[in-house]
Order: sequence, then C-alpha cells, then structure tokens
Amino acid sequence: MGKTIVLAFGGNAITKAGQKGTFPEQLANIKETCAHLVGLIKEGHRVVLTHGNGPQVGNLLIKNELSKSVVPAMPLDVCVSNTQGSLGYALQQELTNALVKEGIHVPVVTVVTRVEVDKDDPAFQNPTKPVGPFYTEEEAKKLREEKGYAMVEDSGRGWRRVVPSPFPLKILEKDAIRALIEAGAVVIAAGGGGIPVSQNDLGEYSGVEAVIDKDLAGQQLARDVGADTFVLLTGVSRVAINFGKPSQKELDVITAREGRQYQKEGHFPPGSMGPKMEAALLFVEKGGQKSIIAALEEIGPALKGETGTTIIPE
Ligand SMILES: Nc1ncnc2c1ncn2[C@@H]1O[C@H](COP(=O)(O)OP(=O)(O)O)[C@@H](O)[C@H]1O
Ligand SMILES: NC(=O)OP(=O)(O)O
Repeated sequence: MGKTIVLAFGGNAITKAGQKGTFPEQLANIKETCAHLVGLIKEGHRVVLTHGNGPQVGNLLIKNELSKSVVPAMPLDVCVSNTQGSLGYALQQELTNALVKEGIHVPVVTVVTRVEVDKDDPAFQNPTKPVGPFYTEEEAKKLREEKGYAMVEDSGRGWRRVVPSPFPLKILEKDAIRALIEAGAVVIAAGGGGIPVSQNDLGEYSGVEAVIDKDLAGQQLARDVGADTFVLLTGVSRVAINFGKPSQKELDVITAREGRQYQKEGHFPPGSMGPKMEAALLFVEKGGQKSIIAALEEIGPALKGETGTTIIPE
C-alpha cells in the first residue's frame, strides 16, 4: 500500500511572476502541476492536495474595490471561498484529464473547507500574508497613502499588499476529508489556507476577514489525515540559510532542532519561507515522520531524497 502524502503548493505556482492571472494562464500552470502529481497516484500513494490563493484572492479584492459602486463588495472570507471553488475546479478538471490519459479512474474532489481561528489572534493587528500582484516601491507607497493598505517588500520580488493571517486551529471538515480519502478519492482541501471562521459563545461559527497561510493549514491537514509525509512545493529547490546573500547555503536534510535554531537566527522571512518552515517543523514536532520543502517540478526526485530540504524529527 502506498503512503498518504499531503502536498501544498503556492498560489504563486498558479499565477506566475509576470502573468496577469487570466483563467487560461491559471489552467495552464495547474495542468503543468498536475503532470507532476500523476506519477505519485500511479505509484499507489494516497494524495491530498492543498493550495495557496495569495495572488488570486488579492485580485478579487482589487475587483471588489473597482466595482463597489456598482455591485456589492464581498467580505474577504467569501473571497477565500470563491478561490477554493475556482482553483478546486481547475485542479479537478486538469488532474482528472491527466489521470484518465494514464488510464487511472479515481474521483478527484474539492472540499469547501472552513478553518477555525481565534478572533483575538494578534495576527489581526499585524498583517503578514501577501496577496495580489507585485508593485514597485513607488506604487506601493501610493497605495499605502491613498487606500490605507499595509504593504511589504516580498523576498526581493517586489511590493505586495498584506492582510491578517491568523493561525489555523482546527479544520472543521476533517471527518469528511478522511472519509473521502478512505473511499479512494484524491482530495483537494483547505485551499487558500481554508475559509477563516470563529465560534461565538453559543457555539455558532461565522466568517472572519483574513487569509490563512496554506502551509500552516496544510500541516494541520496532514496531521488530521495521518499523512506519512508533508510536502511543501514552492519556487526554490531547497531552503537556504543566508538566502540571497553571497554566503547563501542550501539545506539538504535537517532535524527539527536545527530548523528551530536557523529560524531563531532569522533565516526565514514572514510571508514567504517563514510560515513554510514553521509548518514543516510543526508537522514533524507533532508526530509526523518527514516534511519536505522542494520545487514543484522536482517532486519526484524530492520524495526520493535526491533534492529538496527534508526536515526530520530529532
Ligand atoms: N531562506 C530561504 N530559503 C529559500 N527561499 C527563501 C528563503 N527566504 C525567502 N525565500 C523565498 O521564499 C519563496 C517561497 O515563498 P512564496 O513564494 O511566498 O511561497 P509559495 O510558493 O507558497 O507561493 C522562495 O521562492 C524564495 O524566493
Ligand atoms: N493562502 C496562502 O497561503 O496563499 P499563498 O500560498 O498563495 O501565499
């Protein structure tokens, strides 16, 4: 029997640098992503997917802003649910197409997933999740002044709007997700980090305006489904220390303790590698066997330990 593997990939893999984010562009990128996943499913692994939505949900916020005098703007939690739907649809379509070509007939299912957060999470006072397109410093300054947006520089790639990103406490649909995996489905869940919701004193849930980090939600998903391996797919082959400096050094296999030490030394910035490394560490610290951070197109070799950064327990 194959392993249960939870794979998380970023919204930046779905709308790539320099692209506008049209649906055909998203579909083409997703098709490319799915081509890398077919092999795993063919080998008999149970695959669970989660994905980011930073560029896509940020674009919905821009649409809101531009059209609010004509049609009502939707709250951010609803925008997250919209991206779960549209990206889940694209993934279902392209992964099914790719599997059928290989003669594999398994259901691919997207679960609209709510994730509980603490409405008093300090993250609401300190926005860190980059959303939408990249801007020049000058454009960012203008948006900050004119719209009051929080803007940050994102890993040397340009400036982006940031929104609050509370910590994911609980995946509310976890039992349904487990049942679908048991039934043999490839499940897409907690897209865009999940729809942030919180509970009131009566036990009722309601939406919260935020974007949860999909890697942090992904490690919870991986633990909830009893995954053997949690794979975080991104734009670099390996995690580095002194990233972007002449002294940059790529990491091959590290223990959780070494990862925590590098984290303490400030090698992993918020909004990019920071939450990724935190998620990878949490998975192995809380009982998981292995987290791997690797480039999307290198998933096969990364699972064999030939590339990527593998994080193991002590
Ligand atoms: N220490 C580091 N090691 C490797 N990459 C890093 C590091 N710090 C920042 N980065 C940047 O973080 C990016 C991954 O974050 P991001 O693009 O936000 O993730 P996602 O792929 O989930 O969209 C990498 O492509 C790289 O540009
Ligand atoms: N929600 C989320 O983490 O999106 P990205 O991976 O696109 O940043």
